[in-house]
Amino acid sequence: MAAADTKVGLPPTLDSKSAQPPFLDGTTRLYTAYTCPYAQRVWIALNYKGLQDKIQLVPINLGDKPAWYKDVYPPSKVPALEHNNEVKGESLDLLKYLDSHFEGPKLFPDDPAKKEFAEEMLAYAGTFGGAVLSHLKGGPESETIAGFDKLEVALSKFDDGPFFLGQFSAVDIAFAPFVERYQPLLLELKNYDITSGRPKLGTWIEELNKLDAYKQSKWDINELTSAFKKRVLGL
Ligand SMILES: N[C@@H](CCC(=O)N[C@@H](CS)C(=O)NCC(=O)O)C(=O)O
Repeated sequence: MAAADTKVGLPPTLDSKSAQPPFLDGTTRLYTAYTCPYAQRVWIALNYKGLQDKIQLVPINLGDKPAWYKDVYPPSKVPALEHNNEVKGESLDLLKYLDSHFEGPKLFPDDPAKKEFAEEMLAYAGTFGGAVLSHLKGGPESETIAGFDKLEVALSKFDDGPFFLGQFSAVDIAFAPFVERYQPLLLELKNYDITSGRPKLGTWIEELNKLDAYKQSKWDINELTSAFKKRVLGL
């Protein structure tokens, strides 16, 4: 059975043999891949904002991409959002786009101090991912330690909730798909427990896992880590 069919109610993944869905016909579509952490960010956001009926998921098989996809979105990456006769990409930009163009609970705060911290953390998300990846690829453990220590400190900044800005926001969405994958990978490959000595991080993970918006976006973790080991680490 194809991976995409394992979650009831989700649209099947399209591959090189699949016909292109209608394009620029006024429907809003999120071109995605169920296993991609960047695409997962946007999926969490649309779930959180309650846009499941307003934005159609179009999952793409990245290993056997339909030829028409590069005409939809020339960088040929996921996620990409078709909306208002345009197709836009880049997960973090799409979080902002969704928040400003669609209804539903806000992903970005109005409070200036939180706004500023959100930008700082979003700018750090790529560096964080790169640091842990470098360790997983054989680099020093200090990179992973520094990265997760920074998250632990960041989680202490606002005390009106267990999330980075207190309440759930785009910052949690930016980090969650990566922490989800790195936690079991670091444990298995480096015998490194990211929550040991980091109580705030442990609580953050627990609280995330109580949110339907996040739970709906989670894929089989063994499938994710096997794919990561094969594709990224060559294991
Ligand atoms: N910076 C992009 C990264 C997106 C990205 O790299 N997506 C991967 C999948 S996880 C992709 O589509 N790669 C192209 C491919 O596999 O052909 C974002 O944040 O959206």
